[in-house]
Amino acid sequence: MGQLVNGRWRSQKRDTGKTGGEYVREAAQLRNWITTDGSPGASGEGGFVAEAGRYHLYVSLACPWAHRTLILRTLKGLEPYIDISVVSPFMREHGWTFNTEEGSSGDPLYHSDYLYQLYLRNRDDYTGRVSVPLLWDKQRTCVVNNESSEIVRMFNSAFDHLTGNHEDFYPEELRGDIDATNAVVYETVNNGVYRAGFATSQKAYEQAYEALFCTLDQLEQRLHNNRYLTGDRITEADWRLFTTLIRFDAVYHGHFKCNKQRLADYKNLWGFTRELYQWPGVAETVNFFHIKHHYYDSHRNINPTGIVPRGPELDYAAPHGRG
Ligand SMILES: N[C@@H](CCC(=O)N[C@@H](CS)C(=O)NCC(=O)O)C(=O)O
Repeated sequence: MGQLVNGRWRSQKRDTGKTGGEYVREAAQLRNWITTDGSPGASGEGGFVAEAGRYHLYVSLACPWAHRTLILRTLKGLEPYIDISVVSPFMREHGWTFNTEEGSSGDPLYHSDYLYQLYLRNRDDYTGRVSVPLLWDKQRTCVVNNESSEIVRMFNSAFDHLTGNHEDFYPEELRGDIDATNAVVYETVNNGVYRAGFATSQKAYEQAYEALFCTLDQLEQRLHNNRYLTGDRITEADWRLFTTLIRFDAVYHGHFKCNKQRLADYKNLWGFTRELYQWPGVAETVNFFHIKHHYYDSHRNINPTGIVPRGPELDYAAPHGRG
């Protein structure tokens, strides 16, 4: 665990002292957009034209934020256009590594040992967190973006003219509903499990826990009436929820103390999770070895022995019954 400060790697513990034991996630800093014609996107600079083979995506298979980008890459048929590298599941004093003996694919572009070296290649005096996903431009040798919600949006449309895949996971007419759903799901579920797990005061933990299960109850009801979160059509909002749900019983329930009930105890959320898991191409993006070993081994402040639980035994491939 650590971060870059003025271009130097500093190994340090997460500091929740100033926030009363509450975990506060820092905003991502590198926010350029790939666009069809290279015009600037919603933030950052222009010049990042959608082209085959130009961009590289660095991910962790453990990370729910990186997982969103991997799923959109699959659903939008971007595999031949954007290649990927996977970091080791074990995040220790040097942060994410490319240790191939531990399950990383290595860094084929620069043979880096650590992910922070890519952040320094982009900017040698960088100060900030060194996180995945990281979208890299091989042509300009710089980072395009390190914010998953924006990478997902780029993948949804910027390459359509090349791939011929026009499936839209952020359709115009549903944007209001998708944005509103994302806001609640981000705050109380996606980031909510981290706020519960990384809290260092009882109060902060309980607040996160209550908010999380309150939202899960509401979503359970919503999925009773609708097949997907915003109706009968699957959207970005569903995929953003899915990456947390698929990790829920394996990690968040135990490791992050989100244990009011298991996901498998919710009829609709559990069926929904299985349906999305079984979506063509999606199961291949889910890696429970990386998921379980990352959390239980890397967060030694929460799990000092690093022992990774064997269970739970759940069948994500069982019929989902959502038809
Ligand atoms: N806002 C970022 C958050 C990404 C993030 O926090 N990734 C985690 C892995 S799950 C990470 O790399 N953390 C390392 C760190 O913050 O030092 C996004 O959604 O892309």
